[in-house]
Amino acid sequence: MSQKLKIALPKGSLQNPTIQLLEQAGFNVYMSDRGLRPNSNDGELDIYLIRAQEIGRYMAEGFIDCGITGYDWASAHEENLVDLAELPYSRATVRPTKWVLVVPEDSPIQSVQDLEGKRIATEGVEITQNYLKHNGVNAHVEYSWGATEVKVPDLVDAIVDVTETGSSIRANNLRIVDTLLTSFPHFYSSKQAYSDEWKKAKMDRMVLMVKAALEARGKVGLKMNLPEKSLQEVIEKLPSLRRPTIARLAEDGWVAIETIIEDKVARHLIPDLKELGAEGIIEYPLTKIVP
Ligand SMILES: Nc1ncnc2c1ncn2[C@@H]1O[C@H](COP(=O)(O)OP(=O)(O)OP(=O)(O)O)[C@@H](O)[C@H]1O
Ligand SMILES: O=P(O)(O)OC[C@H]1O[C@H](OP(=O)(O)OP(=O)(O)O)[C@H](O)[C@@H]1O
Ligand SMILES: [Mg+2]
Repeated sequence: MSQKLKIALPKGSLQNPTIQLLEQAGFNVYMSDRGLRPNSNDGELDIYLIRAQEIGRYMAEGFIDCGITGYDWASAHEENLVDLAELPYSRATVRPTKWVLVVPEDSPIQSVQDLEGKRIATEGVEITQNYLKHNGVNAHVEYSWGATEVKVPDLVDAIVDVTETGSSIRANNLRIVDTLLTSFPHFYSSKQAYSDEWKKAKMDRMVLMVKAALEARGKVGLKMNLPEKSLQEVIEKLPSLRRPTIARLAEDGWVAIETIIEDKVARHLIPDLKELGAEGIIEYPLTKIVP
């Protein structure tokens, strides 16, 4: 019987961006309506959609071989996990998730010390309790089932919530007092699974492809032909991620250049290159970069 790798993907905020990333990496995950055991184009994967908060525990207990979930939730199980890679993607941006202490704009609370004896609501009770302990503050922490922003100031004095773009905080006229934790998703393995030669190799190859997909985001390839006399000036202009590849052309006095640039500089750079005499400039999309 062929071997299978049990992999958990996060159901919730990270679900769509995670499935998009896997697809870019070459692993197509086929979701069915409300189904939590998606199929994929890789018959060696056994996929489970599990809440991000629980993936760490099921890996630590050895029920799941590996998974992608937020550092914020998995770090509590660190000693039983192998952290294979930080994956810098988020729900809507490339910014990490932040767990922040938040109060209404006009609240008298200015620092963690002002929380002494106060009431705090959060989905991250343990994260909040650790933070208060670290700061030597005693406060009442209660679990929130969500829609946490609505609770200040009438139900509690402060909240600890997740923010990415900050739009929920602005929409509810709230103010950040402090950041407790920043978090990106990580690719974790259970220690048990990582000691299995086949599973380790499978995970390492998968991580390589997922990292390569992330590395390619926001970047494009650029190719052009150039009169050799402009070469030095063009090389100085190119914000190359690596040294550009330069090849001699059959026609005397001309070279071909190939390089990788950030896509956002292309619209400034390409007209500059044209002015320096470049011809046959081609910008092309990239889906993987393996450094
Ligand atoms: N707005 C967001 N942007 C980026 N990452 C987020 C965002 N909200 C949550 N995350 C990340 O997704 C994971 C799960 O977050 P969370 O515990 O808030 O559950 P959720 O999937 O958002 O579901 P719920 O609706 O219960 O809040 C965490 O690792 C968190 O860092
Ligand atoms: O800074 P932003 O980009 O606005 O993101 C932050 C929002 O995302 C999360 O909400 P979620 O969608 O998980 O709903 P929830 O309130 O039920 O947790 C979090 O609780 C904030 O409400
Ligand atoms: Mg949430």
